[in-house]
Amino acid sequence: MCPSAAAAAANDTITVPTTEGAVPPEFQAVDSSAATKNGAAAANPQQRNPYASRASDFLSNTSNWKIIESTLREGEQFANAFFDTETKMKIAQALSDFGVEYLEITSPAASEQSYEDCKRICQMGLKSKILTHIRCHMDDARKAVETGVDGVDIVIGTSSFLRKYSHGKDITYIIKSAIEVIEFVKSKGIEVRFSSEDSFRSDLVDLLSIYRAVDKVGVNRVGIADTVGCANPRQVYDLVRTLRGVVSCDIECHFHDDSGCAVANAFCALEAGATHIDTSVLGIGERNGITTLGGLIARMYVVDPEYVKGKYNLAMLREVENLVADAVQVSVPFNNPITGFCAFTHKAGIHAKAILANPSTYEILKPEDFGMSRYIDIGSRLTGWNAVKSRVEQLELDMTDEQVKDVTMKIKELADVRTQSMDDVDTVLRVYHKHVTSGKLGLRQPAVFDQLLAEHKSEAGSEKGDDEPAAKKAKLA
Ligand SMILES: CC(=O)SCCNC(=O)CCNC(=O)[C@H](O)C(C)(C)COP(=O)(O)OP(=O)(O)OC[C@H]1O[C@@H](n2cnc3c(N)ncnc32)[C@H](O)[C@@H]1OP(=O)(O)O
Ligand SMILES: O=C(O)CCC(=O)C(=O)O
Ligand SMILES: [Zn+2]
Repeated sequence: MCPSAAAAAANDTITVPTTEGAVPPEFQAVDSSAATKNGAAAANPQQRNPYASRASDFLSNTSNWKIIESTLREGEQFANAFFDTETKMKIAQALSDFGVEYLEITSPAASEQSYEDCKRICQMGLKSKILTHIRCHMDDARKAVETGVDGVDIVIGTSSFLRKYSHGKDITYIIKSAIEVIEFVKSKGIEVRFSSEDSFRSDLVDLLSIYRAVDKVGVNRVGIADTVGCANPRQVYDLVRTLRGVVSCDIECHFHDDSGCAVANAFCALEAGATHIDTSVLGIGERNGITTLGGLIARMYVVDPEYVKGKYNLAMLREVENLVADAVQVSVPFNNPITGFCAFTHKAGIHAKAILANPSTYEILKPEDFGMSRYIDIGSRLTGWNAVKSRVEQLELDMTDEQVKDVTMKIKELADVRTQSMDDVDTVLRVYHKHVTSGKLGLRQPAVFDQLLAEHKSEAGSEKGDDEPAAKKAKLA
């Protein structure tokens, strides 16, 4: 967290207890079969979570999916990434403890150390299954199976771009070599996935012929990859739904974020029947990366909070992100879903009032489910008397609503010049309260209050000396 962000979270905000439900009862997911049986859903449509899949979405897997966590493969392709063995092991351990079902590791064909690291991670005894990612080539496959992985992810480009400029092979060759490599990996008794790189710029007939052929020889999963981040959610839905009708195996999807759709595309893929989604922590990967682990978790929590809470150790998300952020020397973005420093900070008066009454008004995620806290910022010109009243009550100052409204006007006036810290606001509240109670100050006397505040600051400053801000001392008084 950057220093100003940390200061904002620590000093300028009210921490509000996170006990009330972020999802009100009428939006809680219900067992749809039970609802249909007793007619409750029809009688009262608000009885179910509107973000859950509908009974008519018979393809949807939004409550039945797995993560293939590729920080240690796609993430190693991020411009800043260099993971030594120890760092890889720490990341692998943390992701496994978080609960991801699979970890995808860089190809052992990449380098001698990549080969050794892949072996080492396989020996860690992690809960997550270990996969490695290889070209559609027997040499790579032989190395992969030697490492002790639980499965091998095979990829080859199928678009005309990649067929022409990457490997130069035609569809017939691709199918033949895919079958050879798949059969070899299967003969070793481990999982095998076949994926078409650049799927969304590939010819649909080519794609379906390849997928049908590999499904026939018993591949565990086929993969669709939006390698250049060009696909939109509707295209994803259409392609996955079509593929669902063609293959009987699982469907994995991999989305790059070049045009900002990676999380939305992952969601639509699951709605259309995909079973596995590739993620990386903070989305790190080639160029600007792929579906973020945290973003996918946030999206899917909205759909089915109990399912997501049951599978993953959500309170660990921040630790996992900080670990990876440190390893690749980036900051967690301020607007990161769930863990961004302002993800649960409420500022505008209209929001603050409603949040204080019921957090669900402006929150779809419950911060406490992720080990996070909710904050209300009252030191800005956008604050309102209801938020200020909540702080007055926290400080146990006895004021009428009229007085709170009066002092709120003062806070706004000060915040028109600069944002007020929590200490600043507390000083204003305490000075106001002291003088209004003693009768020295009446309502709507800004000039008198300015003078009383200035006197207070100079007294506090001279008592304490110049090394501590007056507001801080006032708070301690
Ligand atoms: C979209 C993705 O992210 S796919 C995953 C990308 N991951 C990686 O590239 C892993 C790291 N890569 C590496 O370490 C190297 O590129 C290696 C070891 C894989 C290959 O290195 P080199 O043999 O030096 O080849 P180079 O990287 O220059 O070119 C790629 C070669 O693989 C071939 N190739 C590319 N994709 C595939 C594929 N999916 N299946 C089979 N062959 C492929 C190319 O035709 C080229 O072959 P060539 O040697 O006949 O020219
Ligand atoms: O193997 C896959 O499915 C994806 C490979 C990849 O990283 C990509 O195509 O962007
Ligand atoms: Zn990728």
